[in-house]
Amino acid sequence: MSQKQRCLLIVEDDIGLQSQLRWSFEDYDLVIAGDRPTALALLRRHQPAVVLQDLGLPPDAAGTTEGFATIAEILEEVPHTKIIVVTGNGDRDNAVKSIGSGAYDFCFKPLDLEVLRMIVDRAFRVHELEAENRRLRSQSPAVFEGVIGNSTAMLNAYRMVEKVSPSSATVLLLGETGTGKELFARAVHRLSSRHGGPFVAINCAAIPDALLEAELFGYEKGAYTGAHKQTKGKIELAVNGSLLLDEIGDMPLTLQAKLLRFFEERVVERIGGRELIPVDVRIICATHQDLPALIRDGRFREDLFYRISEVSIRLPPLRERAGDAVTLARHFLEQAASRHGRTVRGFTAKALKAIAEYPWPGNVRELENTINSAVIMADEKQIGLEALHLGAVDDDILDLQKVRNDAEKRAIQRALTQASGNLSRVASLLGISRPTIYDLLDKHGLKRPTSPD
Ligand SMILES: Nc1ncnc2c1ncn2[C@@H]1O[C@H](COP(=O)(O)OP(=O)(O)OP(=O)(O)O)[C@@H](O)[C@H]1O
Repeated sequence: MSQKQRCLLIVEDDIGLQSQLRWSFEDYDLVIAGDRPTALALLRRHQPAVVLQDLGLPPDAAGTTEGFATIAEILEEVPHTKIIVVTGNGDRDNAVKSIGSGAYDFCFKPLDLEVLRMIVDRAFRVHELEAENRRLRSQSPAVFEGVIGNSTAMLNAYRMVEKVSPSSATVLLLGETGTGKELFARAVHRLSSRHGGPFVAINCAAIPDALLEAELFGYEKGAYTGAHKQTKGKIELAVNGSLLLDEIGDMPLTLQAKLLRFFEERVVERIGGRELIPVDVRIICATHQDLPALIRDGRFREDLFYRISEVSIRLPPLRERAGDAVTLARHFLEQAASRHGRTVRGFTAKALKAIAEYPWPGNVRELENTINSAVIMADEKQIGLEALHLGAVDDDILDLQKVRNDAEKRAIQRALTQASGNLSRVASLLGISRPTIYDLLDKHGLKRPTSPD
């Protein structure tokens, strides 16, 4: 979207500041108000995505009551509006209070216009992303049911699913364990013309090789010991619907050949049967494995790979979905609290920081389990860092600066010992100059050796 299409409302009573801002944001579609009633009238008429608002507005230009009332009314009228509050230099209390009242960000006077332009630009981008997400959800409310996440990576995945689902293409969902492949497979099914038919899933890794063929293709009565009655396989059960072949990378080679035949001829032959039964099924495959690597190792058929990957959608791991871990954690907390009848209200700031920074190797499933057990075990109203049991992650490790400093200090101490206090040798061991050594010794409060060289 070009700046000219981006409507920015400035609420500022100071005429001098008004013209400074008008000049700075002339490339935007700008509307300016000097007080609350005008601001609200312009809000209704222009629906600006972003509002830049002074806290001191008439009739309380020296206070903040009018400013806070304006924030409240704007958000009541159009809740998605991003309000950036402008407040007096160092007035941290009101800045924090305005965020608590729902403002998006704040900046202090005197204004650094370059920084302000960045904040405004980011507010527009966040607003646009959120609007896009709402659009996707409102168009198809049930399609992405249960799928949480507003990160750009997830929005891309939603778009791919939207595009590919109505076609009959075979979709391959790739992603680490717990990234939501099954949820997305269900979304593909719901968005397709087959949504009235069944959605059937089979996990190829969870069923012993010997049974997998029978599970997939079915068997006739008496086909083998224990085959007491004719039984349809999952492929037949999914007729007129979709079949998810989960963990397709774990399918044995012999069965891969039979599956390939199914793809080519679209018929199934039950074990022990003579009849070729035509079936109309859309296949969706999923795996956490690197299929090209399996092909190189001779463990996956290349021809089958091309059949199943007409369209591949990669679901990003949680660590690549900026902001999603916290959103999901809040969602799972609410869900678990209501399921277990607990009155847990939220997370402490440290817990939220840890959730955002932990790499979540088990992805959403691991996060869901972690929050679930924290809610069940919680004694407090808020879930703290300790309740999450995130192993190696503690507060210190989350502070990258501290980690770097500690590592630097340890390296200098080791070099000092190795070089017996000879600073020229210390410098050469660490690959830095002698003056830098002096700076680092002072920085870390280390004593300078008494006989330096
Ligand atoms: N984006 C999401 N929003 C909400 N819940 C999610 C999301 N992604 C995954 N989940 C939840 O996480 C759990 C794991 O998801 P799912 O089974 O779809 O993952 P998967 O990638 O198929 O995992 P695996 O490869 O281990 O089978 C489920 O309980 C699912 O509901």
